[in-house]
Amino acid sequence: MLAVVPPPVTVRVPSKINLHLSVGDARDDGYHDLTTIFQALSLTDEVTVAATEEPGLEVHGEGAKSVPTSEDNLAWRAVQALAEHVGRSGDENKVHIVLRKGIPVAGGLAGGSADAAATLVGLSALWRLDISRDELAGIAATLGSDVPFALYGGTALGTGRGEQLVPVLSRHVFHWVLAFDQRGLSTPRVYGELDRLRADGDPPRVGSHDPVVEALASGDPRQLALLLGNDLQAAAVSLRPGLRRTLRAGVNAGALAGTVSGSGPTCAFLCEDAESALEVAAELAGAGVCRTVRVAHGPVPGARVVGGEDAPRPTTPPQVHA
Ligand SMILES: C[C@@](CO)(OP(=O)(O)O)[C@H](O)COP(=O)(O)OP(=O)(O)OC[C@H]1O[C@@H](n2ccc(N)nc2=O)[C@H](O)[C@@H]1O
Ligand SMILES: Nc1ncnc2c1ncn2[C@@H]1O[C@H](COP(=O)(O)OP(=O)(O)O)[C@@H](O)[C@H]1O
Repeated sequence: MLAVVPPPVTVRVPSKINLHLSVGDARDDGYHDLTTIFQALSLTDEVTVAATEEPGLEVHGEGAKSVPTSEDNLAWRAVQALAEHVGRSGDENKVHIVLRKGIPVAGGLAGGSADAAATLVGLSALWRLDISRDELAGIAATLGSDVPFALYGGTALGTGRGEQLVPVLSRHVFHWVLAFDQRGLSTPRVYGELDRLRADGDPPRVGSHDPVVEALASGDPRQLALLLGNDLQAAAVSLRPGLRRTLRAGVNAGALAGTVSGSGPTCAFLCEDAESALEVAAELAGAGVCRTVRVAHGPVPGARVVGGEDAPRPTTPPQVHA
């Protein structure tokens, strides 16, 4: 009898920024407890998974050359973790994966985590698994602290390592400009730099996240702009002093406020509306402070099969190159 080969599945998955990131002291396991508010943005990666006789991984797009294609790639780790979880083995797990990256590598926008989440969703469809998103989130948390958020998207409060999530009401759409830096920054290195800065002195700490939750519910970008904050920003700036100039340039270009996203080095600038975001992007692109500029909006949904019933509308953002 002929085996029926299922058609490939493509999943679109958002990047994230941290509107608020409060980092506690280092734990014994090397992680830091944190309180963060994530927002998923329309800057996306696309991941296609296909059943094959010859497993492989192709990477195209933003930063493709610096993405590992070995077993270190988070997409491969997702294949392995899901297969183990559902008890599949050997030939059953042979997949070909194509990553089309829009999210910069090691940019503080959780691109690798996004690809892992997309792979879990894509394989669930390809393998016709009856598995809930909450069950996938349990597997996702073993792959990285930011992976569960990429499954759900939207706006969420993250605690623990960032993997424990509750949704946060966010009214209206917020418009962002993202400034990509020349090179990425390593997340563990930035957390290590924060520990060093805290051992030597008293870098600024963000306050409570409650006002941020209120600003999101109000939908007023001016209110939210006053409250963006990230404990890792001092560490990212310490490792990459040029980010100070980038942050200043975004505000000078007309953004309401700017922040380093996560461990950086991407800077996210909140703008009044879509039109203002395009103006800020154009001016920032000419300021010579970053490699590339993108506009994006949020919140958007988490990893979704493209063309599936719950697929989001295509959200390719206009692109402005520095
Ligand atoms: C900083 C943040 C903010 O959202 O995002 P990025 O800037 O990387 O996108 C996250 O905390 C990054 O999460 P993620 O990139 O998934 O990190 P993981 O793979 O879980 O951990 C990588 C390393 O980061 C450090 N780490 C991560 C999370 C955490 N709560 N405390 C930590 O100290 C640890 O050194 C860990 O070994
Ligand atoms: N699919 C992937 N895409 C990008 N980077 C990946 C991927 N899989 C593994 N990595 C590794 O993860 C590191 C962090 O990448 P990324 O998730 O993009 O950044 P960040 O943690 O700053 O959000 C990269 O330097 C790369 O070596």
